[in-house]
Amino acid sequence: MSKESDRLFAQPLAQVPDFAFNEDVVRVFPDMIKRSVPGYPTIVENLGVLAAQFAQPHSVLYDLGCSLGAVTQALRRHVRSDGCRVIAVDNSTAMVERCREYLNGQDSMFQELLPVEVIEGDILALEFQPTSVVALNFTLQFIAPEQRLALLGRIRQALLPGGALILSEKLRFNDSEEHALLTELHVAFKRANGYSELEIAQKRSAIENVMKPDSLEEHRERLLAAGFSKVVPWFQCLNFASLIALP
Ligand SMILES: C[S@@+](CC[C@H](N)C(=O)[O-])C[C@H]1O[C@@H](n2cnc3c(N)ncnc32)[C@H](O)[C@@H]1O
Ligand SMILES: O=C(O)C(=O)C[C@]1(C(=O)O)C=C[C@@H](O)C=C1
Repeated sequence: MSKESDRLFAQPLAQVPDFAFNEDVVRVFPDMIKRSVPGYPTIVENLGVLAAQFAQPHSVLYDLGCSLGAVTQALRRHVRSDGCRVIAVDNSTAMVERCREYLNGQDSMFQELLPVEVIEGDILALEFQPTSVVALNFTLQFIAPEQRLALLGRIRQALLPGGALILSEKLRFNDSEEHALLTELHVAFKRANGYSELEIAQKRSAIENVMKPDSLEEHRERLLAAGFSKVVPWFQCLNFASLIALP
């Protein structure tokens, strides 16, 4: 994985462009996401542990919005069910190219890894195969809000009995004091990870038009409306959380 550190927003920009998963972001992405998302390494590793509990033999596991394939690699470390394979999907050409390189590197170092197919495409246009595990790790927040319910409905329809969707997201909070406190604590987390006030402010304006977080209540209601029977939060660190949704 690239060790390059994230300095993308370190210099003052005359106009901050909307955030995009382009070549510049890809180069620094492992550093960016670890320094920006509290609990990210814990979420990714344990996503593998959870997936191993829900994976059904001879089924497909999806990593939707796979970026550089961190979740796919965790699935490969933990899932032991017979005959499973991973389909990893992302619509950023730069991400998909680098993801394939990393996974090929893993292939050449270890034997008996789950087979992986990396697809460059829009998850909104994906024809889902019957699946036992679907991971949406910080991806739904980048999907247009009006498209989210239909996507979750299609995932629910494809899920096999005994399977699960694992959904990780940045949260907003309906209570304004709670929202302000956790937002300020997230800024403190970024500061503690070496980001300057300028970097934090410019990144905030870069993502505000492209990333629209929901509240925990909105997620729960939407997942139930999509046909899931149970929603179980399993992790929260500041304003970032991960949920298990059962079919
Ligand atoms: C925050 S990153 C996900 C991080 C990754 N899952 C991980 O755990 O390291 C969001 C990813 O979703 C992808 N994405 C956003 N909208 C998408 C869409 N409609 N179809 C496919 N991928 C999408 C972006 O290109 C980006 O790589
Ligand atoms: O809220 C932020 O500041 C973030 O940087 C969050 C977030 C995310 O949750 O995906 C946004 C974009 C980058 O991909 C990395 C992290």
